[in-house]
Amino acid sequence: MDIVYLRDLRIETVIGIFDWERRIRQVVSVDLDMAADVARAAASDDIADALDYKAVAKRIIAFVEGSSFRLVESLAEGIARIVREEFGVPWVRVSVHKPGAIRGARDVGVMIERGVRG
Ligand SMILES: Nc1nc2c(c(=O)[nH]1)N=C([C@H](O)[C@@H](O)CO)CN2
Repeated sequence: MDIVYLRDLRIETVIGIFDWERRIRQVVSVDLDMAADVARAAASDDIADALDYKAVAKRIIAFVEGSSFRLVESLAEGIARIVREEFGVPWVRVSVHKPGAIRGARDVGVMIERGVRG
């Protein structure tokens, strides 16, 4: 199976377990790896045959901007569900990064895989 991917999609949202985090918006960064058979799109050279990463990005931005989860785990699960159910992706890896959340670390977050890669 081939992969269509997105890297470092930065989105502002309410995220975090602490009271101060419920009152502000923070930047999260999302990476997606989506299983897709790209052979048909490659042969036709037509976006209609492709998993449109711009359409995916637009939907994920809307979802994340409108969400207010406490845990990055919950946010990642919601993103995985949308990618699979709305875009027909059989397998997805979702990483949600929360840059600067921990002093001394560039980045913390979670990576989940859902579905069957094939
Ligand atoms: N496994 C997780 N651990 C922590 C999370 C999280 O979402 N998942 N969140 C926090 C805080 O919100 C942190 O990001 C801010 O200090 C701590 N641990």
